[in-house]
Amino acid sequence: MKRLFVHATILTMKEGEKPLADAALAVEDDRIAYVGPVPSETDGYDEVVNMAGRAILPGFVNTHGHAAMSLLRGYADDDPLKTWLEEKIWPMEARFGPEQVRWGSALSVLEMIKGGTTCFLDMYDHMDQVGQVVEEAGIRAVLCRGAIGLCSEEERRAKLEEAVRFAREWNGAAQGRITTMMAPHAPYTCPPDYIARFVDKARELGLPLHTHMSETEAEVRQNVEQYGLRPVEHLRRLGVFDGPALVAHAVHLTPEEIAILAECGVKVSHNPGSNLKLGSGIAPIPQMLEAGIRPALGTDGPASNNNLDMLEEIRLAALIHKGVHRDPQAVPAPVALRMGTLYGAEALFLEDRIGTLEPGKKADFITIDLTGPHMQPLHDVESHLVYSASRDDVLDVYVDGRPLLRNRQCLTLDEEKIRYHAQKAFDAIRP
Ligand SMILES: CSC[C@H]1O[C@@H](n2cnc3c(O)ncnc32)[C@H](O)[C@@H]1O
Ligand SMILES: [Zn+2]
Repeated sequence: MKRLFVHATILTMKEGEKPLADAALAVEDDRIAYVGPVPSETDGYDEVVNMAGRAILPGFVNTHGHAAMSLLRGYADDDPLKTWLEEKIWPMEARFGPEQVRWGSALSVLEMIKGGTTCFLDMYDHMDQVGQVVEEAGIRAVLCRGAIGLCSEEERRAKLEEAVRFAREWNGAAQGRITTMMAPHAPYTCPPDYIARFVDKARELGLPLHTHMSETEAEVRQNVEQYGLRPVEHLRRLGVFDGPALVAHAVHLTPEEIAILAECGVKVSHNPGSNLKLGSGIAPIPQMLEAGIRPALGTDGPASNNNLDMLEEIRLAALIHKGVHRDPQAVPAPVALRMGTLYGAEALFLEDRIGTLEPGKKADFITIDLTGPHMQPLHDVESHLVYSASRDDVLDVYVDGRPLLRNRQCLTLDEEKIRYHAQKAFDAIRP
């Protein structure tokens, strides 16, 4: 299948490259074949689409979340992380079975597609259900069976075995759209020897590690009291940073810890919406950028955000650090956009495949309506996407060259069916 999109404003997201006006994007099967001026000859294409008044850019990459938690959206608000998890979320998650994970994840995947996300990371339980939703939806995903080690040794062993089985079986599934990671939940829920066992398995399987880290001040304090070390040094000594690793949150870091993360090449998923809502704090993103880290963005779960809107995370990332540092240049718009696209691809170790629009890469891209009044006058598309656009402006979503959303209509998932089953799945566990 050969498709040509013409007369678009194209943002390739390649470092230092400015938006291309009146440009064309050619797609052959699942890959990008051409980006540049509109060709004079358009014969030989199965479809030529006029994209005047639209931007084309790489799809957003959501680097941290728990999709099934959409069933708990609004169930527990306005609590700090520890209370939220221990008193509200974990008791409800104990009632979750495969049905809850299936329909909660389907609801989230639908929301993500409609908001322009083409790839997401998910850490949860019953992950076969999430894998099946990804297969059906046509989206790209990095999946990991998260493990909380606050249980018996027998249960810990079972969770680790399950994480290994899942990671082995699903890596490369859905025509390569799914990759996997190994995910001990956090240093405060996994004893050191348990994390070390995840590290060993990750190395054996050749997979990256993913974990929550330094999300709250209380968690850092607890780590020091329990192990005599702050989380960064604790995880470094356990070997987590000796291979590819992605940490979510990284809110409470010292300058020395930032230097360690930079030196070890650790990827960071910045989750501004979730961190604000749980009152966890604001990650030192400008300092990370200064140290050479390229932070990515994540929504975290829909119960702590409470949506999966990557344009909102991009905007938050561009705004909150300006306020905190009283510096309007703290996170400029082009950097915020790359945090939601290219840096996301890097954080998921997928930059060879996605993250920029260039020949040879997978055709994962979105189109955004530039004709709304809030997008006028069109001085600077990057500025408008970050500071003015909303997810309702996302018109089309393509993954592997396949349309998943066209003119805001999802082609792969049945919205009404998902809404019905998600409600039913929640009603079945309602306390
Ligand atoms: C073991 S599956 C994932 C586990 O993580 C929990 N979770 C959701 N949001 C957060 C967060 O912000 N910090 C730490 N843990 C979080 C989720 O409820 C699952 O139990
Ligand atoms: Zn999380």
